[in-house]
Amino acid sequence: MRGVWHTERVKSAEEELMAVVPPGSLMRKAAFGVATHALRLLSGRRRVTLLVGAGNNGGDALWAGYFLRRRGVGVSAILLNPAKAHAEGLSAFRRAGGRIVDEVGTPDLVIDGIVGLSARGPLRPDAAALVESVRAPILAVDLPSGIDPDTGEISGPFVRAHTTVTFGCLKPVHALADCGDVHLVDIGLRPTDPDFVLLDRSDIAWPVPGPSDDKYTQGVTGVAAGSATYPGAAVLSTGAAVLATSGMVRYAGPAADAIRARWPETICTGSITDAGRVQAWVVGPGTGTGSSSDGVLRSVLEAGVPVIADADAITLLAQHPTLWDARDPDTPLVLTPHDREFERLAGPVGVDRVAAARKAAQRFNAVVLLKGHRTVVAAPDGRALVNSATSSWPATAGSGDVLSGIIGALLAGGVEPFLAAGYAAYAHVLAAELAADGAPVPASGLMEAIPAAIRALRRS
Ligand SMILES: NC(=O)C1=CN([C@@H]2O[C@H](COP(=O)(O)OP(=O)(O)OC[C@H]3O[C@@H](n4cnc5c(N)ncnc54)[C@H](OP(=O)(O)O)[C@@H]3O)[C@@H](O)[C@H]2O)[C@@H](O)CC1
Ligand SMILES: Nc1ncnc2c1ncn2[C@@H]1O[C@H](COP(=O)(O)OP(=O)(O)O)[C@@H](O)[C@H]1O
Ligand SMILES: [K+]
Repeated sequence: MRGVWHTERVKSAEEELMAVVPPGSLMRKAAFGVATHALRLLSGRRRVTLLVGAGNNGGDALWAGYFLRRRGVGVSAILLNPAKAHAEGLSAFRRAGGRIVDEVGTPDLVIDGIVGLSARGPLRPDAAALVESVRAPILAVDLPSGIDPDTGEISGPFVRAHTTVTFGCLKPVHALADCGDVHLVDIGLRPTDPDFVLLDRSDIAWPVPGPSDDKYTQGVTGVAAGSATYPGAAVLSTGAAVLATSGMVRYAGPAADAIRARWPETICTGSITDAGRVQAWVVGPGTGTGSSSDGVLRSVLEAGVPVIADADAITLLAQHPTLWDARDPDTPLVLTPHDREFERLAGPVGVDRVAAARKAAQRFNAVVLLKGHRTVVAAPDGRALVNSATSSWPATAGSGDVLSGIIGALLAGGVEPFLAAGYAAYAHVLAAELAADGAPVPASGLMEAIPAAIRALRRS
């Protein structure tokens, strides 16, 4: 699990560290890391241009230019604001034979030191024009200029980084926006209590049956999904649950025939009142928002077991707030909206997806999984994680139905709801990667790759 810290917290951690280390030493460590990665990217080529802004980010770039000069690299620098350029960095750069120029030229590598942690708003016009004139690969210092450090928002021209070299710890931009390959340089910073986390493969503890387990003890997943119009959503959600657990899956609803035909191992009933006991319910995919769906959602919320409410169930909760009354507040609830569903429930997502999910989690006393290329999971106790897709192939119809089934299986298996949502998001991305393998894949293909994804997770 890797931690991510907001810039204000990074700055105060840096200030504490700066008070106890020799002046300038942090910047030189950071810049040495930048130069090391630049040399690796150059692999023998020898022309670098620095884009130097008015703050310490520009200072890092100038010191990196100094180290590169000492390794015989030809380094030029464009100073966006010569009067405010980092004085010591600039004099070291000049001493080492660095040149000040007006145009990017045709270097082998550009180092972006325009703005870092203190960037505010879109790039100013001179910086924006400079960024747009670059044709060479870019190594971003700390973060790609033009992307908001705390939210990943892009509101104008920005640096498309091949590589980002950052210092001390990850900041939100590294989890929420494309920064290319991100490398972390140790400058001695040791912040604690991250603002949110990123899961690694090795963090994921998928439930595994033991010798004394049977089909019931592993947790039975109930799926209340689908309708005459959308039986496919039920097939995908139920199938995902079947493939994500070796326990039992029950299906209750109008798509029972379609489920029996595709998933003979499922115990099917026409309604949830006839379904046997389950340890978690999945509700919502393809149910529609009519009065019968309303009744199903009410029954599921009253059942006293963890619920994952997706798709139409979220719309129903937004349209009929009295449905919340059916819920025992101590019973875990996971909500899995995409942006439009989120807006119905809690208002516009806005630019800070982590803050939006966190606020909604507290408001609804539920785990909120906000879907997207970068999925955010937030718990009512304030925990949050971000899970990035490795491609956009999962952006396909029915893909969210598959996710709901995986979450249901993990909840039934006793995984704590915040982690159930996080593990499921991770496995979903991995299944999509394995199934797509560079070409479009339908949601049913993604679903079929769930066992391969779990196998890969368990091998790591
Ligand atoms: N602290 C440490 O120990 C260490 C810090 N380190 C490094 O310091 C970096 C942080 O440096 P920082 O705080 O000096 O600010 P930084 O991000 O360079 O930008 C400020 C300047 O940018 C300008 N500016 C702002 N917005 C803008 C925009 N939209 N478009 C254009 N310009 C804009 C703004 O201009 P002004 O308003 O003053 O004219 C201001 O002058 C950090 O990311 C890391 O690289 C490392 O060396 C490790 C040790
Ligand atoms: N651009 C994207 N890149 C990667 N994954 C995406 C992207 N857009 C959406 N997803 C993922 O695809 C799924 C879509 O879910 P959803 O919108 O509910 O679709 P559906 O209702 O068709 O099942 C979610 O898991 C979401 O995180
Ligand atoms: K930068």
